[in-house]
Amino acid sequence: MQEKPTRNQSLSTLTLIGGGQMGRALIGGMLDRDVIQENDIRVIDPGQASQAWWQENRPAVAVRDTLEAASVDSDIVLFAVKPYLVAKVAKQPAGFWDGKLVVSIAAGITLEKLCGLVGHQRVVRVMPNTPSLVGAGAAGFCAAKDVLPSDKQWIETALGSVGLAVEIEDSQMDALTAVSGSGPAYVCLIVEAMADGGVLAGLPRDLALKLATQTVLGTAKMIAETGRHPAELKDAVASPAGTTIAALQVLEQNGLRAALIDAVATAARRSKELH
Ligand SMILES: NC(=O)C1=CN([C@@H]2O[C@H](COP(=O)(O)OP(=O)(O)OC[C@H]3O[C@@H](n4cnc5c(N)ncnc54)[C@H](O)[C@@H]3O)[C@@H](O)[C@H]2O)C=CC1
Ligand SMILES: O=C(O)[C@@H]1CCC=N1
Repeated sequence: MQEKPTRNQSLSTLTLIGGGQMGRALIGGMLDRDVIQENDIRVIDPGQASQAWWQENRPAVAVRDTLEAASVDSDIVLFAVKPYLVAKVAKQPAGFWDGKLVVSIAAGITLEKLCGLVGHQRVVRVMPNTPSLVGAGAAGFCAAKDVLPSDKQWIETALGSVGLAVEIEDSQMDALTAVSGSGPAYVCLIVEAMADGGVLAGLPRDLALKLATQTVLGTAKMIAETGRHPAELKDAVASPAGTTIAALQVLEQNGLRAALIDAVATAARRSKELH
């Protein structure tokens, strides 16, 4: 997962359309791992704040306001604008997207819709997540009919360089979005709340946050590396009449488990609404 990938020479230039949070996390992670070079990237983004971020943090990346202000001669185009803007951005003169590998990370925009918008089927739909920035992402992707084996290899290398990459069916994308695409937000909420509890119990804020963060990090690592079921690892923490079982009772009484299941199901439904 963390191995330095070999660079694909035939797919080396990329235009990122929408240089916001997710575009930065994904491209930032790939740049840090040498999958792509700053000089080979162009960002299209009219937002002042985004432009300032790229100029400050990735100064060799060319940034333009609009597609019209740039010559899009790159091998890969990555749509990373909000879902409602994808159709608007993709609407270009006939043949504009021909000869390019088109990749979209927009939630809810299906492969079929993307192919219709760009007028060909060399299209990959990806759902990444923000931990890509630190090389610990989880992404799902699905490819349309005319995606070349070398395109797929590039996608696997690029996503694999910033975390886990799994190929799935387009029909599974809403569910994956709800678990791993949106998931970092749920985990951040849990970490924040655990830290609040620590403060309530008397710890200084920074120490409580550090402990909560490391606990989530360590537990995720333990689940991934031991392959043991989370229920078994949970039971191993809970001593008879101890502190943990008392806390677990409160979490069950307050419906944490049901709330999380419901949250994921609701996010999947919301993703479907964006189709
Ligand atoms: N934030 C996340 O955790 C994830 C987001 N996504 C998807 O990534 C996409 C982008 O989301 P974020 O990065 O969170 O949003 P964002 O709001 O941070 O970034 C969107 C960027 O698009 C720019 N933009 C607006 N109009 C534009 C135009 N006409 N042409 C080019 N750029 C334009 C904005 O200035 C902004 O910088 C969405 O479709 C979202 O569904 C997917 C996975 C995770
Ligand atoms: O909230 C959203 O719609 C996007 C998709 C997954 C994470 N953020």
